[in-house]
Amino acid sequence: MSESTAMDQISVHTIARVLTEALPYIQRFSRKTLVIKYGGNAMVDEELKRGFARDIVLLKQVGMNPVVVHGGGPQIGKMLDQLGKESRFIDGLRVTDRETMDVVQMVLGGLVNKEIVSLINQFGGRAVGLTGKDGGLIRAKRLHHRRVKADPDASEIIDLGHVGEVASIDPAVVHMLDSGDFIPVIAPVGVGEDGVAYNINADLVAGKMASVLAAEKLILLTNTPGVLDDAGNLLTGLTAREVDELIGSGVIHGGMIPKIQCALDAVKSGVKSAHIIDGRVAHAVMLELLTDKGVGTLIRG
Ligand SMILES: Nc1ncnc2c1ncn2[C@@H]1O[C@H](COP(=O)(O)OP(=O)(O)O)[C@@H](O)[C@H]1O
Ligand SMILES: CC(=O)N[C@@H](CCC(=O)OP(=O)(O)O)C(=O)O
Repeated sequence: MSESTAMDQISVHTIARVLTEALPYIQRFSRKTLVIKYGGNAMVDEELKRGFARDIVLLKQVGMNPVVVHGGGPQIGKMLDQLGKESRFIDGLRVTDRETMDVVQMVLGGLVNKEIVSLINQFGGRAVGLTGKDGGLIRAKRLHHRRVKADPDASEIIDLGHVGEVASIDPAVVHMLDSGDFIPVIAPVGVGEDGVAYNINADLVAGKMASVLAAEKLILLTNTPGVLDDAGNLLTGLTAREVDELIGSGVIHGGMIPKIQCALDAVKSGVKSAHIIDGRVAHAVMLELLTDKGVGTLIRG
């Protein structure tokens, strides 16, 4: 057999094996809701973004209901920078004055949301972009943030401006899109009772969305291989107790704290599993859902 024929044989077998391996997962997740949070740090290059969009289209095509919640922190930062405005974070949350809120809405609801929608549609999907304002999807209230301090008695409530938390979610518009073969793509902007817009951390929105939709899985795509221990090794599975210990010892810190807490809240409220995975790996979503490999960190209740 010539070398190229042997290679062809190998790749044919590999393709056949991968497709066969995917079958039970396709059957298991068919008609199930999967909430996928696409973090701004995972949107690093055009090829990766296209790969993500193709994965979402494929999942929908084989009968699953992917719901995308996206971030865009670095993209907001870049726009603020261009406008000569400084980004300021407290405990991973952006301090959001009125002007910043306008930029947040422009970047999340405009640029980032429409880029993802457009990519999914280029690959044959039917994505519809939403902010929390559309169809009254995300009702928000002002977040009274308790600053993280080593001494709990010294902790204080601080004002972050137009930063919100989820007060409630009305999933009617998402159900309507799902049943109509559309893919909802949601920007984390909520609306207060007074009609005021609130900037909400995208992990928080994804976690609550997964709970309200009784999702099968919550997948959080970020820029690390998953949760790492103090020696930098990947922790493939974590329970609530282990998470508390890792936060207590400072191994889990910064932006990973709200992320993992949202994942825990989701599994505690009925989502079957939550995964923190590396969005910088090509087709990370498909690898997680359709192969035996399982990538990243699995959070159990
Ligand atoms: N134990 C840990 N394992 C992995 N990442 C951690 C850990 N503790 C803190 N982090 C930080 O959390 C970051 C991910 O959170 P964040 O920057 O908010 O992501 P995203 O923008 O994707 O929501 C990682 O890039 C890393 O710097
Ligand atoms: C309150 C708050 O911090 N909101 C975030 C919303 C975007 C986000 O969460 O984006 P990533 O997932 O890419 O980090 C922000 O303004 O950056």
